Amino acid sequence: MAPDVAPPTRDDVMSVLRGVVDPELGADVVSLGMVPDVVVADDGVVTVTIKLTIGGCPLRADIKKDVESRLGLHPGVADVRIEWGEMTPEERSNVMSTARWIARERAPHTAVPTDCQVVAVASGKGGVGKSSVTANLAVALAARGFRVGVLDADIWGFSMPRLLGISDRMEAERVDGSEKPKIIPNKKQIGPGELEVVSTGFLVDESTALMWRGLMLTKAVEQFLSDVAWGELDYLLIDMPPGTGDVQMGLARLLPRASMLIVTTPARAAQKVAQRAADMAARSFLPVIGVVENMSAFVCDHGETYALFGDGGGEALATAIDAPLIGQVPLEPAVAAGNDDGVPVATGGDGAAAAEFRAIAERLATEIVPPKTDTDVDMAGCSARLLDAVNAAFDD
Ligand SMILES: Nc1ncnc2c1ncn2[C@@H]1O[C@H](COP(=O)(O)OP(=O)(O)OP(=O)(O)O)[C@@H](O)[C@H]1O
Repeated sequence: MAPDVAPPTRDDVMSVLRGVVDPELGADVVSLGMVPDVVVADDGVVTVTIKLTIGGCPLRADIKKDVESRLGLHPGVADVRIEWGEMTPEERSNVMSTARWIARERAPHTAVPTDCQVVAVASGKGGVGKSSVTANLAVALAARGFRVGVLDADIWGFSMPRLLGISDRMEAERVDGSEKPKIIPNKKQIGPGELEVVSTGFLVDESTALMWRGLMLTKAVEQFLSDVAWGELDYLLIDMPPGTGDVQMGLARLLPRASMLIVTTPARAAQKVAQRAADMAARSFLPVIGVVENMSAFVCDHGETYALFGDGGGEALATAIDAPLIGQVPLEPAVAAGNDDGVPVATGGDGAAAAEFRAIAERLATEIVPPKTDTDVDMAGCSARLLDAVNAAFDD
């Protein structure tokens, strides 16, 4: 039976649907381009087509309930029908860009300079050489003349003080009339460039650090992001704690403009674990810029190659998550020795591992995450159309 009141127009329906927010993507379904079609019949039956990012999206039931209850309240709507569709890979990647952009817009203010490239170095589990990769890339980038911040977010398992050979206590002081004292990073000159390093290791010794376990963890990372008097930086490398827990998600929320570099070993088992880090990156909309395989084949003095930890793990992970394999650092005693001496091998070493670290830094600086220029607008590839849509949503 036709309703007494005239059915809504298509525009009416669309504006009601702007109230339906995809909880995971953090924006409404219209702005996200999830509603390609709305048909309103003369009898007041409204048929809405909704495209999900993936067919089996777990939020489908929530979205359905929300659409039905909102439209059901609208005068002139006799019934609501939903037809489900699935996005094409291109549509999905557009939606992810939009969600990433929204997350950036809504992120809380941090003290990290807005014009520096933030790269979080992550792995699914400990011991794969994540900290070694962070330290070596930091010195290799600084040796090219960049100002490189290093944030040791491995709060209780910190290793940057030892790896970078810095032991000074960090001071806190009022900077530029700031209300609260700010943490002053420890600095180290590397050739024409400079490192600025922040680590709990500069606040406590290794035995005290254990007491922090679980306690102030997320808070400590938050403080490192908001209360540090960073200088001008071209890069900020974050040594992430191993795993994919709260601290990682917290960091992603606080610094959604970070991109992620994933470290794995040639072992297939490590590759599966590292994939979890990639999944976490995807859930928090952080783009994965590449995979570094560490502890790749060891080459002995006689030139024989030994794949001690197997092979193919880096390549397999890169293929699985559709990111480039940007380097394979061999297992080499010089890497461990450099770590122990506080002089990362990439500082001036002449072996294959040092050369590979420098090559990865070069790829990052020239191709993958070149330093930002003043005119760069960091929109993560958002198309103008999607930006308009999102802006319109914010205006509403
Ligand atoms: N390419 C390499 N060749 C030889 N030794 C290496 C190499 N990479 C790392 N190591 C050694 O392996 C050990 C683990 O490395 P590292 O501490 O960087 O791993 P991690 O993933 O950061 O671990 P954690 O998450 O526990 O901090 C260290 O003793 C380090 O010196």
